[in-house]
Amino acid sequence: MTTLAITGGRVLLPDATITRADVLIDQDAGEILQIGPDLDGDETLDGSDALVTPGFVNGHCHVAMSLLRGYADDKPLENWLREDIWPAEAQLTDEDIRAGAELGVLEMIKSGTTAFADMYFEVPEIAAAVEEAGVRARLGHGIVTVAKDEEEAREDAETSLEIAREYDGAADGRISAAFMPHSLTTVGEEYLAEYVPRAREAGIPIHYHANETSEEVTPIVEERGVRPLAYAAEKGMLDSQDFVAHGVHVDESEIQLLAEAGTGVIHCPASNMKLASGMAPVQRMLEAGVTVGLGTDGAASNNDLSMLDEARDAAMLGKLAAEDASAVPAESVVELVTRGSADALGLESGRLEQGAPADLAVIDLDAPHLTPRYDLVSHLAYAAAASDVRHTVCDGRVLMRDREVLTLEEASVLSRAREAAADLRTRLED
Ligand SMILES: CSC[C@H]1O[C@@H](n2cnc3c(O)ncnc32)[C@H](O)[C@@H]1O
Ligand SMILES: [Zn+2]
Repeated sequence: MTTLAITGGRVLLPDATITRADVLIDQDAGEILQIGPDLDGDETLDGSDALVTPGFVNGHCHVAMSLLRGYADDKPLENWLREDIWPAEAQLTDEDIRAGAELGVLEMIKSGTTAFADMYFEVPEIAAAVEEAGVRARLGHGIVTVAKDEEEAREDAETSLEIAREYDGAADGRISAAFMPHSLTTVGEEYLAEYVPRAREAGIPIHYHANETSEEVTPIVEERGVRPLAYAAEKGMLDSQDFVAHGVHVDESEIQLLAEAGTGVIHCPASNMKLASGMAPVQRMLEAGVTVGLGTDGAASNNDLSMLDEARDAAMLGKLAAEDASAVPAESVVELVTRGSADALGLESGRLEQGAPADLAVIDLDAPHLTPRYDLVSHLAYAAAASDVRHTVCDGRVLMRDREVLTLEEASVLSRAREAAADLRTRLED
């Protein structure tokens, strides 16, 4: 057995307490062996003056959209997608998607994220980036059937099923999969009726955007006479394996449906603020027992992939939404960004305890904005930044040591992304 020890630090435990301890990892099994004093490993990471936390889990992303960061801003969702993003995405090559995915995964590793869920197209390119970088991901091909003829629409839905079957368990189990209709308004009812049961039979979870904007809720209520998540339930899309992105405009009946079904909600506060989509009732969902996690959405609507930023945004926006400063407190957002997202995605990570996956981040505390240190959970929620992450470990493997990413060549990832973006811009201007 090969072991890795993280020594001299403080460790964030599942009950949100922090203890001075070392962490010993079985690198072959990719699991935590022990948390306690004076542990030695074959390899050591310095944890002094640092906090060891579970690796952050980004519950909803379009990682390759990192290539479109700053391409179009300051518009609401519909206009942003239809006027700017979808025309740009129509021009993306497989190489662009690989370059965008590597750029995004690099940013994730540098900010302590060890797992993410991703909806996009050309999934093999994204899977290749995940495999190479050493992170964990639940991947899926996003289906859009509106404005497509039947043949194209079916092909999209078939691809989503095939990709999910092919990639579930890939990269030594670090990749899992889901069936991913884009949303309840962009995928026709006939396709949901046919393909959702097929995904269910194959045991594949379902992930989709839901109740993101009021413009998306109104037509469903008008045409079908039910709220969107009641429609989703009718279509068999609210299961304990499933997770939806956003859940901004959910009413009490939908919160109850989510809680009873055990369907996860991935809250994306930065994207919701930037697109002015609204404020999700996060405190209410938590009180009702809904499994809530956090996600960045794509870097084109955020505009970064830092889960520490997302945690802070979730706390701030959650208080504003509830008009209550005690809502969505520090301890809650730290849980959302770790175990909440992991549970929603059906991953075992998100907790530091014996036998758990060795997915973790080591946060350097030696910084002016982390001084003094009354409460490290408060610092994680409100003050720590992506650049404070010193080491990142996933599945027992060191992905970043002393701020140097070991699995991706940072300079070439950046230059490939810059080149791909410049070429894309030229193509879009022609
Ligand atoms: C069909 S692949 C996924 C699809 O989703 C688009 N997208 C990015 N951000 C959002 C968002 O906040 N709501 C809905 N759709 C979004 C992305 O551009 C891809 O086309
Ligand atoms: Zn999204």
